[in-house]
Amino acid sequence: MSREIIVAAAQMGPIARHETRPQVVVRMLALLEKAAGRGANLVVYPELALTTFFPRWFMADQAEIDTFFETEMPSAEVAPLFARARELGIAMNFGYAEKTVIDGVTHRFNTAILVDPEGNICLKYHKIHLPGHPEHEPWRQFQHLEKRYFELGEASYSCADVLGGRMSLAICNDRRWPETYREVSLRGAEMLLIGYNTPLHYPLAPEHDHLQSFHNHLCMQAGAYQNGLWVVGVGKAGIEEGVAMLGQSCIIAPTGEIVALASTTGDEVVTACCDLDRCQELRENIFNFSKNRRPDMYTMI
Ligand SMILES: C[C@@H](NC(N)=O)C(=O)O
Repeated sequence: MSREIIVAAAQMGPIARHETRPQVVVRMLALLEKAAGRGANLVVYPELALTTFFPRWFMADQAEIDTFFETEMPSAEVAPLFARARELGIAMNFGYAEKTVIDGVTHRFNTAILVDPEGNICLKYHKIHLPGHPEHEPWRQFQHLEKRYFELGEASYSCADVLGGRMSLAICNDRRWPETYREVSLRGAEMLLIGYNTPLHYPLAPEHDHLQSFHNHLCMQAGAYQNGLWVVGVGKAGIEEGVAMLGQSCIIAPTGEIVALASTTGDEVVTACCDLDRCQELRENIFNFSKNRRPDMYTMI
């Protein structure tokens, strides 16, 4: 099998609170068709792709909160996306709010899945770095209540072998942590798929607001280069329910170079031909882990 795959970053513009799952799926299908027209083998959508970024609102009523969660995947509403991707033979990654019962206990996770070209979910990940706060903080322009609505993921990163390569998943805030990239690369990942929802305004340090797009690319480019893997970062962008969200979705080569970049804050597909063998350019040279890495010296981690 060829080690070149065509990857599509399917950025999504704002999703209004009143938009239904079928309406969102229609948009995702349009992005899928566009990606297919460009020969894509893999389509990457944002975090919480099926709804608006609901942690911006405080809700006390669990029934209301649960309207944003999926209890099965694919649900009847998302099934058309799975069916069309399978027909086209395209793998895909997207995020959603997952409500699941394990051993009789209900759990809610911020989840990402990887679906193989045959339509099977071959990798599932529950976000482990949950940003924000658990209680209502009315002084903020908008809330970031991920710590209220989701549990911390219970398992570390893992990988799946798809399209002749080794893929891994992370979600939004995970991309800011160097440990994310190192963990997945030590597990052999050649490509890391990251959906995000990032407001331009950060209430705790508004003096950094103008740096959002810089920090977005800084961490993903550094993560790609320092670990010799492809990184695909895909945002939900634009003014969503009055909140400006970062776009700048991109595909980053193992050299740290951005090879495809969204230029709008709406629904947009950008593609790149990604040769997974390029990971070796880094891993056999400057970042040859087995030869040059010194884990015995990194005693603080
Ligand atoms: C603010 C936070 N958002 C997120 N959805 O995890 C981030 O971009 O780090």
